Amino acid sequence: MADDGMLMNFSIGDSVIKPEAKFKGGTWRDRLTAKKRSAHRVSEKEPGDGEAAARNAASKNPNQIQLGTRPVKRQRTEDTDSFNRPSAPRSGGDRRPQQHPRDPRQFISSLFSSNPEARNPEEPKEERDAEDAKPTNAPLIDGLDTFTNLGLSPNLAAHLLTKLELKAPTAIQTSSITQLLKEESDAFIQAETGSGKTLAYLLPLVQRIMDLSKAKNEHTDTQVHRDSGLFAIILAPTRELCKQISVVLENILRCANWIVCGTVIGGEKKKSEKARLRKGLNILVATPGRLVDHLDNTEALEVSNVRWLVLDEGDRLMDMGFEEELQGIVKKLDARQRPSRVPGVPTRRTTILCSATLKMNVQKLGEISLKDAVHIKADPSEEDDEKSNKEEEESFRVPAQLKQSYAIVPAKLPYLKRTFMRKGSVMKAIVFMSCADVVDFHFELFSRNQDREQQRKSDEEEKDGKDGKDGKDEKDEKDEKDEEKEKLSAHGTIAPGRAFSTPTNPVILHRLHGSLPQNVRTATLGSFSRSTEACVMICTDVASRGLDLPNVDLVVEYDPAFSSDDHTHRIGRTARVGRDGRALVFLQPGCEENYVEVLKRGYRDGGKALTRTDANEILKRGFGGNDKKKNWEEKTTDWQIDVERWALDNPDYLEMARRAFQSHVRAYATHTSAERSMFNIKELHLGHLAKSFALRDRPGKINVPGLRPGQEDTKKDFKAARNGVAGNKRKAEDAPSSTNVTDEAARKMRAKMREHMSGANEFNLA
Ligand SMILES: Nc1ncnc2c1ncn2[C@@H]1O[C@H](COP(=O)(O)OP(=O)(O)OP(=O)(O)O)[C@@H](O)[C@H]1O
Repeated sequence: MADDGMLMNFSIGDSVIKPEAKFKGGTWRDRLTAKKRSAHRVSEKEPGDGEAAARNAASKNPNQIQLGTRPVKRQRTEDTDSFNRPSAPRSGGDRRPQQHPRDPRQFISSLFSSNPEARNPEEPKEERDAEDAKPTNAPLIDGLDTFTNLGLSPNLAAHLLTKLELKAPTAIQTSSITQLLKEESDAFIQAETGSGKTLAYLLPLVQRIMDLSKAKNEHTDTQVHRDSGLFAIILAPTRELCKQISVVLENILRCANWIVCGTVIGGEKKKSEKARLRKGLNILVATPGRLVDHLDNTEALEVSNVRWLVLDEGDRLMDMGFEEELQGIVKKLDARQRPSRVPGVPTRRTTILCSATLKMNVQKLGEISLKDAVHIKADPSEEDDEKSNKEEEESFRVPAQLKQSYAIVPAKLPYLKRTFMRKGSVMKAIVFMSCADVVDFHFELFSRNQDREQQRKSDEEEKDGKDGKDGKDEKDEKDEKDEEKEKLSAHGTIAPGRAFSTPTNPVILHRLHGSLPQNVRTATLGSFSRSTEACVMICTDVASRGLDLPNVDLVVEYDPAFSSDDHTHRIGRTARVGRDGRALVFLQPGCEENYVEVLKRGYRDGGKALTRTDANEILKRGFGGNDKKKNWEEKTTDWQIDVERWALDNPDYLEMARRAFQSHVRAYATHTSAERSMFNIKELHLGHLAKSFALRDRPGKINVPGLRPGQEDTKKDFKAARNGVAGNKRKAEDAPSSTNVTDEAARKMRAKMREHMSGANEFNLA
């Protein structure tokens, strides 16, 4: 294939662009940087040396960007410029390629030249070659344990079987129901993702409260009812999780409708929550912040009877900075506890901590909240195994049947597009990206209507010579676009995924991140969960923890997680309760390849279910079959060029792309310190990255100031975030772990990036 473009991250030859004598506009720092760069370029320019220097640099480190010491680069001339090559015949009489005004700050690079090679020569092993492993989080259908012989009442067990279609307990449920029904000691429930931890604590808890009813019956002939007192509080880090837990709880309680549960999670008027508390509840599901608020301000919240406190998603609670609130809650519950009037209520409170991972911060939470806790695991024999050291404990975290693969790709776009062209059975997929801006950009990109754009362009051409579009046309166009999105979603978070769809296989696209208002998040998640059609959800880590989204077949980490724990949670959205699942992570050539070792550690067997997918195969399969190599490369290039044109033609989208690039670079700097050698921002190839966002700008020139669009909706939250704790919690839902953000090295790195990128000073991940 002809080299149709130019290289990225090289300075432009002075024969093409003369260094400017004066620098105007931008901040003083912009001007100073530009001046320095210009001076540097002039002093460094020695004909013939540039390319050799570039080669040397590349051989040392394929991704490294040499800020300030870039070799001289020859700029391509117009006639070989792929940018001006039409990707599709243009309708209308004029078939001349569209001439975009050349911006000297722009580069057009080739997709297939100058890409760094993967360091690791390991042969790609396709997913289908991976060994099938026995599921480790499935219900134990063949086992001897049933819900009844674990100690649940026949009434509750029958309800689980007939109404909830739960035939047998999972391993963690077996262990925890046995323990929590007969013992009063605190407990730490740890089991892999999708193993049924919610029911593992809810079932014994509900059974214990049902038993209180029996005790009361004997003495007073009255059942426990909503006024008998609040017996249990369940805390979870996000509203979504609280709602999910509350739905499961309500479903169980349909067989014991005299026990009343409710939520206090914010997002609605405090007055209605107070009214709910006043009416009386026996089990309360809450977010920590909101519970603290009610403990301080709502008299109707009476906690003297609370005998069970559950801390679900313990690691996330700590990551989101709830430590202080949790400490306060535990203290207040201790201080306000009184002997209960209700017969059968235990004298001491049992606290249950629940987590899929066992990090330092979970242990710390254990220290704050638990006393002499029992460690409940799916396989109790592991507990007594003296050989089991910390490393082993940490390694048994990924459901064994989950097939993971990784692809080493330069940071360029079409890989993602083609991953989703319906390959066989993929019906529901989740794609994790680094931050909200990146999600929004890709959502627009993958839902864009190319036919309409084509039509619009040809209409514009026909009008050539006239005054251009009048106001009415623009309005019609906007209305039409809005109308189309509204058909699927009133909030603009659901749209046809045209980039992934074929006429026979439509795919629906969803987007989710923490900057969306709560009602929009809830509606979007609901739609994705209920959908029986093929759909893809592009999201940030707001969807990584605890969410139980049914039948997710594939998880893609377009941007790797900020910590290996986040990765465990992300991929845990698939392969749940014994089902099959696949996960794919995109890594860039260079230091990111070392992350493969971290992926392997997730498996008991050293990673037989982990395979490498050939990046070119992804493109070949999608862009034109295996036989004509040239063909797929050209088609891929055309697609990329088309996407770049789309961004250039639409100022709104161009700004989105720039904003996404900028936010992504900032987010990249916050990988957890233990993994920063694998995600080293100094090795991040900013030129390739810019291309991933359909940008032709020089990376150093990308600077989008101000708040992201749509931020108005959550402006209040942002004000709060600047001023106080509550806001920080909200923001933290999308940000990487707080330990990272506060990490000194990350801070320095971000400061450095800001310097180079002339970026805004707000770390806007939300
Ligand atoms: N015994 C069972 N039989 C069949 N399905 C079950 C059983 N127990 C739980 N499930 C289902 O498994 C799914 C996952 O449960 P749950 O969300 O509690 O997992 P989890 O271990 O908490 O996962 P995560 O760590 O990701 O939060 C739910 O849809 C739940 O209804």
